[in-house]
Amino acid sequence: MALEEVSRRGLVLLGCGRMGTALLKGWLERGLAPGAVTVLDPAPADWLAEAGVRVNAALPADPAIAMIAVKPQMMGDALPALQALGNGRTLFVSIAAGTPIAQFEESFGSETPIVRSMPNTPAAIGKGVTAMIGNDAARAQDLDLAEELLAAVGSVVRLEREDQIDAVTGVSGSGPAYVFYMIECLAAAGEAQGLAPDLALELAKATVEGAGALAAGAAERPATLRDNVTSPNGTTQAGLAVLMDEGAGLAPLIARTVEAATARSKELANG
Ligand SMILES: NC(=O)c1ccc[n+]([C@@H]2O[C@H](COP(=O)([O-])OP(=O)(O)OC[C@H]3O[C@@H](n4cnc5c(N)ncnc54)[C@H](O)[C@@H]3O)[C@@H](O)[C@H]2O)c1
Ligand code: PRO
Repeated sequence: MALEEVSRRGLVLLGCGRMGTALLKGWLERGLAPGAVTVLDPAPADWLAEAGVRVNAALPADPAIAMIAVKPQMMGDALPALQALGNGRTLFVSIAAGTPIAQFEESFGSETPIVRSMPNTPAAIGKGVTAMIGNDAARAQDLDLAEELLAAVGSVVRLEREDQIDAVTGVSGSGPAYVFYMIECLAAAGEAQGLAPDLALELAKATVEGAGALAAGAAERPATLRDNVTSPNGTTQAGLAVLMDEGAGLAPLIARTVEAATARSKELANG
């Protein structure tokens, strides 16, 4: 329904880099009309025009959505391009890390409905997860529209407070990179144990995919699923003894990883 409304009224995408591309590809594959999309980006990819997307063209008069997908550091230069859409019916949706709603209200006025969100790149294959929160001007139907649009490419959670988004960024916004690194490490470790590189990578990718799908679909908690793999005095127990070491295992490492990403999100917000 959201993609129909957006196909009718239009969507402006400010910045179409890695994350903008992931979202846009997900929406186009799910039925968003390419001609309804206007991308503003000084370095647009060739596939956009080839797919029928309007690139660096005049803004539509009354688009449903103005999506902000530039880096936080580019915000000052980029936002004026959307000025004409402020204080109207257009819903602004930002996916930028570390850019507070207040900064968008300064640019577009506090009467402008604004949703701040944090998606992640698996949105490109419809398996993203996005957390979102609106400003005071965002009405129930604005929040519903943003949620439906983001839900077209994965699951959506609504936050109670804007400051929760820093930790969300540390967990799920950045999280795919941690998992990709886990795959790299698992494959390299397999190679170190004598497997050919291609075989080690295939096993590592399939294992993360399968375990992720199992964890997502199972009624049991991940700890129970872990127990199901672990035979007493078997191979998994030997491996987990290293991974779950209190001082040097994964838990303190992941805690520091998420803490650093969360802290960086807060830092970005403070300029
Ligand atoms: N990549 C991710 O996994 C991810 C996840 C969640 C949120 N985000 C957020 O998405 C935003 C974009 O990140 P990214 O990884 O896609 O970055 P990116 O560098 O890949 O893309 C940014 C795009 O903005 C364009 N751009 C630069 N100046 C511009 C301007 N003045 N007007 C319009 N476009 C301009 C660039 O040409 C580029 O295509 C960031 O704010 C980031 O915090 C990224
Ligand atoms: N990528 C962005 C960054 O690294 C935000 C979350 C994922 O800053």
